[in-house]
Amino acid sequence: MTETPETPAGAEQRSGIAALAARLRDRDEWKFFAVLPRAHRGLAVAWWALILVRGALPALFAVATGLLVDAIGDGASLTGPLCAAGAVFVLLRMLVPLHSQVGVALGERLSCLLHDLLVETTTAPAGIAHLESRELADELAGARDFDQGTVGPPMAISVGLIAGGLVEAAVGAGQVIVLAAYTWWAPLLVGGAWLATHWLLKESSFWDRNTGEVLDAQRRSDYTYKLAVDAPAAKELRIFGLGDWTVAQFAAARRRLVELRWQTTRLQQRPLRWTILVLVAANGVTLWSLARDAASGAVGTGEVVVFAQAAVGASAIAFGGLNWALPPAAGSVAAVLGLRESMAEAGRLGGTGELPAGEAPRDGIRFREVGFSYSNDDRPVLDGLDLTIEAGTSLAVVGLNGAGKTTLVKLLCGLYEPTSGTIEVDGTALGDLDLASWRRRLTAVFQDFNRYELPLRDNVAPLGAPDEVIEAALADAGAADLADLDTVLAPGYDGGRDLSGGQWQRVAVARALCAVRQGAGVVVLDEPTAQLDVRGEAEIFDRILTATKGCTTVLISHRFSTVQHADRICVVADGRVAELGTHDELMAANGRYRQMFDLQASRFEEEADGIAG
Ligand SMILES: Nc1ncnc2c1ncn2[C@@H]1O[C@H](COP(=O)(O)OP(=O)(O)OP(=O)(O)O)[C@@H](O)[C@H]1O
Repeated sequence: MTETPETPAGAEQRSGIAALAARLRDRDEWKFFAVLPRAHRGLAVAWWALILVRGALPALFAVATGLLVDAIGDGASLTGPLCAAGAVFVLLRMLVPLHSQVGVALGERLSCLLHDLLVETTTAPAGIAHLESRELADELAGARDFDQGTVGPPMAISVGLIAGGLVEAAVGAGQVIVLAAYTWWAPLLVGGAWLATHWLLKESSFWDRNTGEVLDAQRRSDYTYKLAVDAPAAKELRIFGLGDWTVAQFAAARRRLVELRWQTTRLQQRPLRWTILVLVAANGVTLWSLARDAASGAVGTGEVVVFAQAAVGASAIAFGGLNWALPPAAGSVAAVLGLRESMAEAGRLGGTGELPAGEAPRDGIRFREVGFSYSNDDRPVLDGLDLTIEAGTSLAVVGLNGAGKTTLVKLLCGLYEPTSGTIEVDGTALGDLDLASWRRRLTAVFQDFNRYELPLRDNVAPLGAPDEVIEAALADAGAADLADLDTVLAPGYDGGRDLSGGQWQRVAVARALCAVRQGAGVVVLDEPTAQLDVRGEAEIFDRILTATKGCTTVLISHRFSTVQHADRICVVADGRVAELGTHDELMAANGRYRQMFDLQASRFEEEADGIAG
């Protein structure tokens, strides 16, 4: 069989259709309707079915009343038409609450699905840059509106409103079809006029919620709300008398949001005049024609009743609920789906390594000419940093605030990639290692460690460990008698309690030490004792050193009493290693380290004298 070659016109038509389909798929509305079955297939089918049935019923009701009028005129039995009209009427009323329940249930499931997708989206990337980008934070704030309802109704309500809008449209379409039985031009004229309102009033429903002004107002309102309700913020708000300020800021931001929406969504005068003109003309001509035909007897009384109802009922097609409800809901869905890609991209790490980390490092870790800038700030934080950390040794990193110490260990943890240079583990670039296996080798106590609202047991071993390992780790961290392992570390739970800053820090240290007991060989400690008292600091640091013996440890600390215990110390300044050596070597070198050490020692002595005196 020979294939007939496609004509250029045919190919053009096909590519035109493909482009149209692609444009349609790109529309937020399409994405909204496409995602409904993913939220719940059965409810989505019921939701659509009810839209169609409720849309058809008013047309059936018009026909039934027409039959009734005819039956009265003809003196025929009224039972059939009355039963039909009654049944349609009862259905019309009954389906409304049923549909609204289905809509709410579907909306809630859609909310759950969108939340799942958002949480997956934010946690999936290997890096963390996607959570620090301002643009993505804005998108995230916009996407979350399906739940927060800051600028539109929440999803459970939106789905009901959208259903209402679709039912209206279906009702209008049904009536237009009935009108076709009168004459061919009436449905075109009346249906066309009501459809035209969508075009004429289009601008009235358009609210671009993603403008800088809207997002700023939303960010400010979210922030001040958190300030008002978060317990940690409550202290300062009261001490500094910021309560009224917070209320005023919050109220102003919320009012601004309402204003912005109102300004852009109110009906505009000129299109409104045109709209009224078109509608009066189309309906006037149709009803006038119907009246004339009724007067001449060309159309019977029953038909007049049906067609007049149909002409009036066609108005349901008009611009209305759907135009107000669909864009924000569809925008949220599209934003959630869109974020998946943009966050994955921003949080992706270039290295696609698959080499298992095994027991690395056996030899050591090498920072080779490492340069780094954050994606939201061009200034280099690290600039040609060269550093070797021998396996099984401890290295303390010191430097002024903002010198790049935390950045250095974040790079080591593979949370970002160097902008230039490489980090090597036993001679293999970190990017070539399988990141998950490298992270299993690592453990860390960050300055802003997490305080999980979970039992103590899970705070120490979030992924689980035998109780004796957890207890040993707690003992290593000097927190043996802190609480029962089942105690939830948050006051809002049954039997739950909060801890002091220093106690929390011991829990965070225990978490890292528990990981060491489970096989982690690289330990990052970023100010692990910052919140401990002097006695606690000395004691815990000895314990940490014992517990991490044999590990490769990187310790960041501003406390020189702690730092001097490390095998080697490096001073980071201007994005590079400015000094490197043991405590004694650096003291002898009489450089920056010595300056900082002496300054702290003299302060300490002054304080000690003050206390003694
Ligand atoms: N996520 C980020 N996005 C943009 N810039 C950042 C980010 N984190 C840190 N920086 C900037 O990078 C520089 C180094 O920060 P880093 O936290 O590494 O310093 P540090 O030496 O650990 O400081 P400190 O002693 O105060 O903890 C600072 O100027 C800081 O403002």
